[in-house]
Amino acid sequence: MERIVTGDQMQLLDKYTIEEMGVPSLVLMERAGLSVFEAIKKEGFSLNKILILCGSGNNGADGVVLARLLHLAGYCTDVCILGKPEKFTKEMQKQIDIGKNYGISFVKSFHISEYTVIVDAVFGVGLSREITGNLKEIILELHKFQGKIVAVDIPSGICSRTGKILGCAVKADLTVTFAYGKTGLFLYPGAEYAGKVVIADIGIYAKPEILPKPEIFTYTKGDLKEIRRKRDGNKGSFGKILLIAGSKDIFGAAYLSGMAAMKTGAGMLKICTHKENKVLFSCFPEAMLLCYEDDENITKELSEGFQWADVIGIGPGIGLGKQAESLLDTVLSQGTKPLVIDADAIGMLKGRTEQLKNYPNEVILTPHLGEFSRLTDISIKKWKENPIKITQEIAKTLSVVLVCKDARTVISNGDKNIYLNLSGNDGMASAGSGDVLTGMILSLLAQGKDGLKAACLGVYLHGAAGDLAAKRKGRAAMLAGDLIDAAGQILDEV
Ligand SMILES: NC(=O)C1=CN([C@@H]2O[C@H](COP(=O)(O)OP(=O)(O)OC[C@H]3O[C@@H](n4cnc5c(N)ncnc54)[C@H](O)[C@@H]3O)[C@@H](O)[C@H]2O)[C@@H](O)CC1
Ligand SMILES: Nc1ncnc2c1ncn2[C@@H]1O[C@H](COP(=O)(O)OP(=O)(O)O)[C@@H](O)[C@H]1O
Ligand SMILES: [K+]
Repeated sequence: MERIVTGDQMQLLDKYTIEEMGVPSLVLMERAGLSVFEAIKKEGFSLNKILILCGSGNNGADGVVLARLLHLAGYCTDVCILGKPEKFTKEMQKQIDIGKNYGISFVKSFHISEYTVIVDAVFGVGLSREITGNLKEIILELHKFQGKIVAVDIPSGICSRTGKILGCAVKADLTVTFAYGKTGLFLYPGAEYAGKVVIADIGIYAKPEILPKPEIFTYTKGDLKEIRRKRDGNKGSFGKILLIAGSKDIFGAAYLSGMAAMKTGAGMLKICTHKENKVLFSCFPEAMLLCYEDDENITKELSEGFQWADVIGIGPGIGLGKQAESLLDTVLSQGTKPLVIDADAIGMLKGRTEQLKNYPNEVILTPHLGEFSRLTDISIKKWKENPIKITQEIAKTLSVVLVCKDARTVISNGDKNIYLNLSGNDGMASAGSGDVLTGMILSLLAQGKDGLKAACLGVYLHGAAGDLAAKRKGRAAMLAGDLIDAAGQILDEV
């Protein structure tokens, strides 16, 4: 598990390290400059001539440290200070004085074509408004640069909280960020502007209790070790899933969800679907079936299913008709087991939020942003301006684990910890991916994880499977079904 912070949180962590732990600001800065120096060398960029653009704040001061280190190591380096002297922080003034003592080259103007690497140390997490005027022109000119661009902490112009572009932004090949990844480096469009992100330890420390809430975290491959199979387990110990999915003309969603659940380790699966799909399940004999006919009332059979199952899933491909509504009502009124609600079932939740809140067990909702927007009347644009906070607030209001699916999926149970997912790629933006995710989350729930854990691990695994499938098949050609086999391989590897 790794922590991610907003720029505001980072500034508090810097302050705590300096004021409470007693590490001088200049020491942190020296480590910051050194870590960028090392990252640039490691990347193997051509370092014939380097230009460092500095603002007047401490991001600029990091840039001057870097210039000194490069100069001392014998690299031809120019520094151009774009910020006004009257705005220099005391650290920036100090670094300029030190730099002058070491004889580094300060230039007043430059031609970008003379350089092989340009370092952006104009603004860091202190950027507080849109970039305009002369600075904007310079940043836009950098878009034409043919060499490599390295951003210090965050590309100038990217909002460190939302990833939004404030006026204009530097497009970096490499961003060396300090202490923790910043949300703005991972949310789009910031993620595209940051290029490769390297996180450098510079000695930031704060007692956990002073960390401003909500805390944001993400998973990496090692976290999948939590999905461990019991050596002496039997099919009962890996959980029983009742999945209500598919409808008269829709078979694929039920198949993909069910297959994803079984192939990520669930013990038993019963699929409740329309009778017409029965023949199609002949290629999936591992699944048991509970079939209904048009307008048939299967409340009794479903109740028995609720008794049998450890977890319940409803939604993929069930449609929006009367029968689908009645299935959802039966689940909400008679189900007692942990429940995953997806796709069409989310579309029918609008008048049923009280029932949702009263459900006697954990509920996980997995809307994509369109479904989220229709359910909450919050526009996608508004969500994107504050995805962390809005996801947390709605999760709390609805008393659910809310999985807002996007290129960067955000998950919250309304509590202080928010999950931001970094695995996955645009190859997953194709029909059926969401159905696969539902199956994976159900599987992890059935294997005993709580709602938040199952959602976060499931989303991480789903994205990691997407990354492996993209490597095997290519992002354009991969299909939702490819995620299922890839996930199996990933689980086996960890
Ligand atoms: N001692 C510290 O606090 C440390 C700071 N570090 C570096 O310092 C950065 C943060 O430094 P600062 O807080 O000084 O902030 P920045 O250097 O990011 O920029 C702040 C300055 O830019 C001005 N500004 C903001 N938006 C502007 C706009 N649109 N147009 C023109 N001017 C604008 C502000 O008024 C302020 O003067 C971090 O990103 C990191 O690179 C690191 O060296 C670690 C230690
Ligand atoms: N650009 C992307 N990068 C990473 N993941 C993505 C991207 N686009 C879509 N996804 C993921 O793919 C899944 C799509 O789900 P959904 O929209 O419900 O698909 P469907 O309804 O077709 O099954 C989500 O888990 C989402 O996070
Ligand atoms: K920067």
